[in-house]
Amino acid sequence: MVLDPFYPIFDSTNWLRRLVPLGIKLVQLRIKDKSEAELRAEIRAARALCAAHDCQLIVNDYWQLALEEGCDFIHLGQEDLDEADLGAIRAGGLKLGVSSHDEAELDRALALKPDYIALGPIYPTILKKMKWEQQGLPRLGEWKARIGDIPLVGIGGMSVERAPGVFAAGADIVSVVTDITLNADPEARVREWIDITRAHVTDKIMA
Ligand SMILES: Cc1ncc(COP(=O)(O)OP(=O)(O)O)c(N)n1
Ligand SMILES: Cc1nc(C(=O)O)sc1CCOP(=O)(O)O
Ligand SMILES: [Mg+2]
Repeated sequence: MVLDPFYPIFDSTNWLRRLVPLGIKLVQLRIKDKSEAELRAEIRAARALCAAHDCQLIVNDYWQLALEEGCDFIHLGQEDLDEADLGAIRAGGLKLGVSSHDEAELDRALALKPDYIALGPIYPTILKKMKWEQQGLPRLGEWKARIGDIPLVGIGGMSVERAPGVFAAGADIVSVVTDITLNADPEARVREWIDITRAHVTDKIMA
């Protein structure tokens, strides 16, 4: 399975309704602080919407709800892994993306044979408080050398302008939040992201 190089993250299905139809092919639903009933409704709606638009949905954190709602891909961070039943996740056929921020976390992620590994924050992020300093671009090259064919996601402080350098440094996929959600024109920004990431795919094929 080849994952699209543009991987936006949104905190509601309303965002997905607005932006997925523009041509997003890989998206994460990352919701915090909602009731189980609300989460379930969001995940259910997001699944239907993504199916209608041939977009791969990745559910953050809530692997049990993802399984129950018939989703097929989740993202878990290192703290989520402490609590997760990986046997049940695998038995349920869920594909898995895992966060990493240092070598020990990378080793742990690799042992799980995940479907992608994320490294962040590459640049400073304003989305959430993190204990990690910015990793910088060279770290992406180090990670790519370690993980080989597993897709590498760069996340944290991403922008359209930074994306080419992030790919050149070793990322296969760029994941982004506030460059879109805080933009004055999120639709136009998504179109710019799609253009720049499609150009990257074309360049790769021609190389
Ligand atoms: C693509 C991607 N990379 C990293 C994260 C962060 O996951 P995590 O560390 O579990 O933190 P939360 O996002 O759950 O706050 C991610 N969600 N997606
Ligand atoms: C959710 C998340 N995880 C990160 C990590 O490094 O694991 S950075 C991040 C936030 C990304 O948001 P923005 O594109 O607005 O910086
Ligand atoms: Mg998490």
